[in-house]
Amino acid sequence: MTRNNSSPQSLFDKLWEQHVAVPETADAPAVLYIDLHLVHEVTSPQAFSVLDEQGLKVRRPDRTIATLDHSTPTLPANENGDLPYATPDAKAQVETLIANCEKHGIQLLNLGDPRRGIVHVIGPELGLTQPGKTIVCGDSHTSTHGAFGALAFGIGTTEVGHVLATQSVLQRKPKSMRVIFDGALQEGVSAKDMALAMIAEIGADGGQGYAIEFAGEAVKALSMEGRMTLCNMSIEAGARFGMVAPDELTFEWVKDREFAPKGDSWHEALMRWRTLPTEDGAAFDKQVRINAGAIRPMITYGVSPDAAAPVTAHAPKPRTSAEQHAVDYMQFEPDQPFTKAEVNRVFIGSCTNSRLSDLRDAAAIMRGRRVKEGVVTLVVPGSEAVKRAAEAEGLHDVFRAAGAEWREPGCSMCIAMNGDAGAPGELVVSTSNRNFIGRQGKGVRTVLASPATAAASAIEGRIADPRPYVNEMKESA
Ligand SMILES: CC(C)[C@H](C(=O)O)[C@@H](O)C(=O)O
Ligand code: SF4
Repeated sequence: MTRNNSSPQSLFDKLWEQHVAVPETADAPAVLYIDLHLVHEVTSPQAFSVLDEQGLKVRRPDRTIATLDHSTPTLPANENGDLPYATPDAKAQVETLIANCEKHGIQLLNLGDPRRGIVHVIGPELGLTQPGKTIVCGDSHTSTHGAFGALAFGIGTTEVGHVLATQSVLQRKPKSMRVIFDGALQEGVSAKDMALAMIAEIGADGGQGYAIEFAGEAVKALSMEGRMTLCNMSIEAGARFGMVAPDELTFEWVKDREFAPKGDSWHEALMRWRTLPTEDGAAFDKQVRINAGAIRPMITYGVSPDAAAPVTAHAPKPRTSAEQHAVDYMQFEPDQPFTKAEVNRVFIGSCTNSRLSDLRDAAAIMRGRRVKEGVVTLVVPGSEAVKRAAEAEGLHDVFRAAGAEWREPGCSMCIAMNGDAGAPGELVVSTSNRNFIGRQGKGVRTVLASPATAAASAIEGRIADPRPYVNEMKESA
């Protein structure tokens, strides 16, 4: 493709341009080359079947890697070594992926592999996720990997088959949006709160048709884990792509990981990666500015992630029939302070908030305290590596001493496909990303929040502001 070399380019423009194999026309989308294809057990069986029916091979098994996460139990195997699968289907999905990977020579992070975990946790952890790459997965939260300055997006099952066969996807270039977070976050406020505040501001479809670049002082100041949390939730604003320009923090994070470039290749990669960030004056189709300093710990009170408000706020009056429907389901009466709502269950986990820093945030609040009697609290690390790291610091002991359950890695109650679910009518404070009706179990009312807010809520047995806990820690430090 030709372009005027003098016009400043955005990170997104560069990533796109570097991967177009065949340019887009009025009649046809562009063909994008894919550097990394991540696979899990839910969206791949059909794709492999199509491949087999057509007698096709996986084009680049070396650029494909699979993990088991959605359907895997988080309780250990029984004395016969049998895992407590929720359903025969869950077990079949796992077995099918194992068989497909074997057949096609794809590396699988199988049960028992010390590197297994949620697909969006293991990619970065293993250094597979790198700046400048195109990364796809049959999973909507693939935008997570954009935190490294990658062009990462979710694809459907048909496209999974297409990528397996051709290592490319057909895509029209989306419009570009920059979301700038000015200023610094307050104590007790995290990337999750930034994500929820943004979605509340632009709406659950505000990013539809856009690729979002997150920028500004508060984004620069985030850890890589925080950037992943933010990019993870782009799709909850309707944007399939979310990204952050890579910087020294990014490079430091990737360095020396299993699949990171080594030696001379590392230095070459660094040179390339340093050219990626958006140039001054690059054009965006839309720009949104958010004052990060004004963001409070956020919770959701509806059945869509944009029904989000500060934890200290009161439930709004419904204005539309959809909002009335949400009120009927969630049972937050208009004007009721959210912090009066009783909590039945707490879930700390998911590809949004199951990394070491998330678990540290939760443990800091739970340390030396007890979960409110009757509040079932599940802490589910995002990967085997997170689990080991957390245990090495004794976080599992903190959670257990507080009365929470420490589980095996996986998606767990984020989507309740593995049997971890709430009971009908229960109010669940969850660090995951979707509060859709029934997502965490039939009739379950989901309140999305940060790990700190979830931990504080577990302690108090009602929706709680984490800031008093955080302030107390600061004072006693
Ligand atoms: C199962 C999978 C297709 C789904 C997704 O695409 O996101 C799941 O991960 C989710 O979070 O809803
Ligand atoms: S943790 Fe939740 S959002 Fe993430 S991939 Fe699993 S089911 Fe999807």
